[in-house]
Amino acid sequence: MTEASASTPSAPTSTPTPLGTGGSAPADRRQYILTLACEDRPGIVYAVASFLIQHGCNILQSEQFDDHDGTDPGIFFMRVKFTALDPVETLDRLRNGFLSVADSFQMQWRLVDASTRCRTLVLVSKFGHCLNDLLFRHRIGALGIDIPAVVSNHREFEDLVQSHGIPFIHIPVTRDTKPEAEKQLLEIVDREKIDLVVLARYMQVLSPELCQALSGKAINIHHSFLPSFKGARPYQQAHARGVKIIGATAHYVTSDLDEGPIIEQDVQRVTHATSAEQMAAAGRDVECQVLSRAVTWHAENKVMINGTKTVVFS
Ligand SMILES: Nc1nc2c(c(=O)[nH]1)N[C@@H](CN(C=O)c1ccc(C(=O)N[C@@H](CCC(=O)O)C(=O)O)cc1)CN2
Repeated sequence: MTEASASTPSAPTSTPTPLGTGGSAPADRRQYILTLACEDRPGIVYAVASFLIQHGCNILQSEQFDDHDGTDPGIFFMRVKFTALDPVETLDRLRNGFLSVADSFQMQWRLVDASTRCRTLVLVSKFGHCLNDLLFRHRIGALGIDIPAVVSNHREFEDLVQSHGIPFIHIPVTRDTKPEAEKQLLEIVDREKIDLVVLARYMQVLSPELCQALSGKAINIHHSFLPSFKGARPYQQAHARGVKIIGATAHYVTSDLDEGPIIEQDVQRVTHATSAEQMAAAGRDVECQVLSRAVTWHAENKVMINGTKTVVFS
């Protein structure tokens, strides 16, 4: 969206340049993403747009959502992707400049450089299809993330991970060693400056303390269409129930097992003749697709937590 200049010309003096062909934006123009949430009231969009204009910024994408479900005033969510036309407008300068706007609306907000890659730690146990899918998408550059390491409580995928040139860290977990195992996990998160932890079929229940430490930055892929069939064996439960549709759910991890805010879901038809094993086989592809979409959207700052739910911008 380019602001029409105040002085609109009276008569065309020469052949007008078709829209969008007037030369490309300088490639080095940094792009930023602002996400915010606050109590809804008039003037929020005006205040954000005025801030961006004052700092010589150009909005590339803008989306908002007013959640009036049960609260009045509601909660206002917004995501703006913009470019700074003046290189003097650095991330720190924009963040400092936005403080007064944020304070005036008591916003929860994040302002990030759109080119920053999400440092992602992947956890896996004995089922490797989601890990393999993430590693391949990462290798071909289809995921805007970096994977500094993969952690597992088993060694099944050590060779696979190392074949991608990524460190594999084995942390066995038993009932007695779980606190130490989780301490090691948090040390890796801190040491590697991890932005996101992905549970790619990691079959250990994280403690409330670890969930708190990873609040809003740990995504799990659950192999059912939640809220149906929580727990470790959803395909067996689904088969026993005689469902005609199976699915997968990517959600943020909370201490309430399989109850975290849902980011993405998808389904696949099955029949009376589909065995539990065949359901698991059909479900693998759905799990991979759902998880990679959820990770991509999180990495692009398109997901905002709204209580027990999420807002996912396009
Ligand atoms: N605090 C949370 N931890 C985990 C969650 C979560 O939502 N909150 N999701 C799970 C993944 N998961 C289902 O998607 C799941 C994994 C494991 C179990 C379970 O009962 N595990 C047993 C051990 C099972 C085994 O060793 O095979 C256990 O931990 O006692 C249930 C659901 C990941 N963690």
